[in-house]
Amino acid sequence: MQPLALSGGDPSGIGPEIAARAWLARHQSDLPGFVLLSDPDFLRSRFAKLSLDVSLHVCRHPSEALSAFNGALPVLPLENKLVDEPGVPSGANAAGTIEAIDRAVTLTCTGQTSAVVTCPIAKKPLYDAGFRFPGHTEYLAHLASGNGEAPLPVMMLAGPQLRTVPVTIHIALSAVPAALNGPLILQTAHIVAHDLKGRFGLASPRLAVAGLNPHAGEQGSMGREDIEIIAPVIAQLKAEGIDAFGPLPADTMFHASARKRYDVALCMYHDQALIPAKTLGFDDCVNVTLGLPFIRTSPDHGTAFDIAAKGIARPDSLIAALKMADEMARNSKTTT
Ligand SMILES: NC(=O)C1=CN([C@@H]2O[C@H](COP(=O)(O)OP(=O)(O)OC[C@H]3O[C@@H](n4cnc5c(N)ncnc54)[C@H](O)[C@@H]3O)[C@@H](O)[C@H]2O)C=CC1
Ligand SMILES: NCC(=O)COP(=O)(O)O
Repeated sequence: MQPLALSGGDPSGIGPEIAARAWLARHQSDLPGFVLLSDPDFLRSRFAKLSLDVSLHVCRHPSEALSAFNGALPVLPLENKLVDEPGVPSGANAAGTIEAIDRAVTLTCTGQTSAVVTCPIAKKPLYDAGFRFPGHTEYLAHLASGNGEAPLPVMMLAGPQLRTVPVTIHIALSAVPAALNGPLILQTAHIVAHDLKGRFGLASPRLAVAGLNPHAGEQGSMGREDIEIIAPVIAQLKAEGIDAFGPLPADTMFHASARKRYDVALCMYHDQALIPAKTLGFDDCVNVTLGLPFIRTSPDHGTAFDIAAKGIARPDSLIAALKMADEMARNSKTTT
């Protein structure tokens, strides 16, 4: 097995701290080995601010990571240097932040690491520096495309109590109705059903599909997308033998007994999916990208600039993301 590739995320956020705290918890959490893509001088500066006693093993090659992991945090140095300004996102760090993602993907696509795990990035500072993708999810699909067509990346929030998928992702709420269409929902459902089988080992995943409107449209009196766009896709999925049902009113599909009926909830927009997932499991929920030719997970939370370098960031969601990536890599090995 190869190590996981962990990109450091926005250096001004809590990425470096949660990476260090995850490594410090490696024994009690039974953590798979990983290599952190970052700038060693920057990490030493941040760890000193946090009074974290973490030795680094600066790797020339990711193959050194697993043997070093027990004694030191393995770091693969970036070409770009990073500045240590906790809580203040800096355009000077944009190139290094993106380099870490790029290299994690390249290492994974060339078999030198087993999966990509990403610490959080803030979108706005990257946009200001010229980054033209809404987030990791869309950027990773671009990287996966080579020179061909980009795959459809599917965001899934996965926790012990609930998995949710937003069909539309990083777009304004006002743009959602126009962006929703049958082929997009169908393609998303196909990817979800395929990857829950191949990467999560579910033989016949059950998909609950949310409506868009209140009460799933109340038979068309509160909006017609549920009847005209979503219901025909569910009929098509059923005809293909996929265990899908809905459209369900979103306000009543996430309580405990409703959740027993499905393995994943297909939601129509970002907050419909992410609010229940993060509310039920902020510390153990994982953001997974489905539909890519490689595995990618991330903690469910963001950069948390408000607590950067304060010593109170919890590594739990990153630990869950590292463990899930490792499990997915092992599942994929047994099914390919
Ligand atoms: N995977 C990614 O790259 C993600 C990036 N983001 C980005 O993060 C930035 C900030 O987003 P927010 O909405 O403020 O969400 P956030 O998750 O960064 O913070 C929300 C609240 O939760 C707290 N929090 C978050 N993670 C924590 C942890 N591990 N331990 C203790 N407390 C924690 C924060 O201090 C804050 O009070 C945005 O620019 C957004 O784009 C947001 C979500 C995921
Ligand atoms: N709200 C989820 C989020 O922003 C994470 O997005 P991504 O960077 O993983 O695409």
